[in-house]
Amino acid sequence: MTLQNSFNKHIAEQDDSYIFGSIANPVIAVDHRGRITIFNHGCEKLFGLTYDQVSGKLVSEIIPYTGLIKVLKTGKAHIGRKFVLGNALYVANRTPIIRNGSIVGAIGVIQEITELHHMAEELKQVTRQKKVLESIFKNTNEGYISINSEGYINFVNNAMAELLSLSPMDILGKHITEIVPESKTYLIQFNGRSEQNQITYIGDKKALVSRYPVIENGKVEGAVSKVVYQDLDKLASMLTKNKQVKTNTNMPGAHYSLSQIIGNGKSITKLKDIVRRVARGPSTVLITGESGTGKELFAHAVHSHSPRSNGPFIKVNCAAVPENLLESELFGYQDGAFTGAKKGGQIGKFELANGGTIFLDEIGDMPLAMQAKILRVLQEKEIERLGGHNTKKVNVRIIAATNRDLTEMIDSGKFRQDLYYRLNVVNLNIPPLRERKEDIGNLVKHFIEKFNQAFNIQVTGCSEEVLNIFMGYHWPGNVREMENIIERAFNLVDGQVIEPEHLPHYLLKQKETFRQPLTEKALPALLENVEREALLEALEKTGGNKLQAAKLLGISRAWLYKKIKQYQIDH
Ligand SMILES: Nc1ncnc2c1ncn2[C@@H]1O[C@H](COP(=O)(O)OP(=O)(O)OP(=O)(O)O)[C@@H](O)[C@H]1O
Repeated sequence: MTLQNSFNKHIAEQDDSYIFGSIANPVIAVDHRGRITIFNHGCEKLFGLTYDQVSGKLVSEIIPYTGLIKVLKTGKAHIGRKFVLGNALYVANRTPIIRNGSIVGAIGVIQEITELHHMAEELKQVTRQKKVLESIFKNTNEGYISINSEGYINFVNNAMAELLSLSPMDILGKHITEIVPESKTYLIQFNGRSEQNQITYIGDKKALVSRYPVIENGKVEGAVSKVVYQDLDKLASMLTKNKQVKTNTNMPGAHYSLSQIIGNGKSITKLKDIVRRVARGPSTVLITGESGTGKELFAHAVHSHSPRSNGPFIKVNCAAVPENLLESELFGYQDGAFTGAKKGGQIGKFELANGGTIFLDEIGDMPLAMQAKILRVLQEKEIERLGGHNTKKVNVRIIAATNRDLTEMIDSGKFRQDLYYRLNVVNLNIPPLRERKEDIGNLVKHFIEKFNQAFNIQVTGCSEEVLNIFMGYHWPGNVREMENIIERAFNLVDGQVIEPEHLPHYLLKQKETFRQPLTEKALPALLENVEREALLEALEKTGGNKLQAAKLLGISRAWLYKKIKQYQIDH
């Protein structure tokens, strides 16, 4: 039998060789003597030789270094061996062909991996760049957060997580509206437009935020939000302090946010939570509470935390505007509406507040006739200027406030019941200061800081005795009264500490007798005051020795510690 015949027989015996012929990968096989038996189309292309030129020839003569001879000799496979041919990189797997326990040949399968290699190199580079960017994002003070096209958060850096008072793990994978309910980042996906330096609330802080769409192949695939400045209020107060430029926060009218409402006692904390939730919606809010409790401050906060925060906040004091002017003040008038009317007419407060919030302070003092007109605005959402014939749609949120008992006024026919229900969709009732004495310490600190700036002096605090007096007082004028008392003290103080002699006489008098007008809640306050006095006296007498002080008071040391903490006694 000739060599060719023997080879053909071999091929015929191996049906598989036809299969190899149709594989795109180069495949080469040799028999036990190292003669080429399979040389498929892939191999023909790779080595530039035809099957007819190589078949039956010794592989070592045709293509040296294939490694197949070594496989034949050792019977060991070579897996994943790389080699270069021309400008391309390949990987080969060479394995022995074993039949009945003896090596009858060897086969090599080749795969070009040039492209794959480049991709791996690129990937390495991208990974390196990713690490650099990650470390930049991690260490910057600017907060970054990004979402995918469905609004799910796929990246957040530490600065942003800190701003949100959450850990990055608690944020990643959540929907943006779950973490930042009023987020506008989500909207970018619909309009694809970037927004620069927008005033946005993050928690209680007024921040400056820019947002950008992530565009891939011309499609918006997500959005990135960047916090340019975290606390505009702080920035504004720093600038004012340094008497530098006047800041323009682009928010006409609204000056206060929740962070400026002092108080972390239970009642104020709860109210702040409600404000955060209510601010998001369009509902009318009625704020009730005694005079000076901070109703106006809360009205500002509702507006500032609402999606309308970039719109106007317009205040109308219904008690201060004469009855005959109130209508034109609220709704404006047309040219020539009445004698003395301004040429060209006048725009009213409702129109001014369009797109924002109108704050109707002292609503309880609004005349009945006007109440009917306000009710119409609430129902129809449109106004008509005095002397005009056309109505105009307005988009205004109404916040009303009063220190009067509106239900009593309804009973006596002075307030419209239907208006009351329309206004009282959400009620924020601000408790009087005497019912939240836990906030007194922080309020005192706040006003001392405020007047230090205004007076340009350095008062460090008030004496223990003054704080005592404050704790025992019933504060009929609430926070406003405290603010006035501290301002008065700043006019008298010559050292660094506010002492009882800097307080008005009526406060000292109540201290001498521990008397206060017997309001419903006076007794607990009275008892607290006596308790606090006794603790201070015992600690003073014993030179701060807690064990002796407890003995003197006839209480346990643990109880004494509890009370010291409760009254925040500095000993
Ligand atoms: N929680 C608070 N933190 C800081 N300042 C406060 C707080 N509450 C009230 N104030 C301050 O006390 C003063 C009175 O507050 P505000 O005018 O908001 O009270 P009000 O309830 O609207 O009073 P009125 O019913 O008399 O209009 C303001 O100067 C305000 O800044």
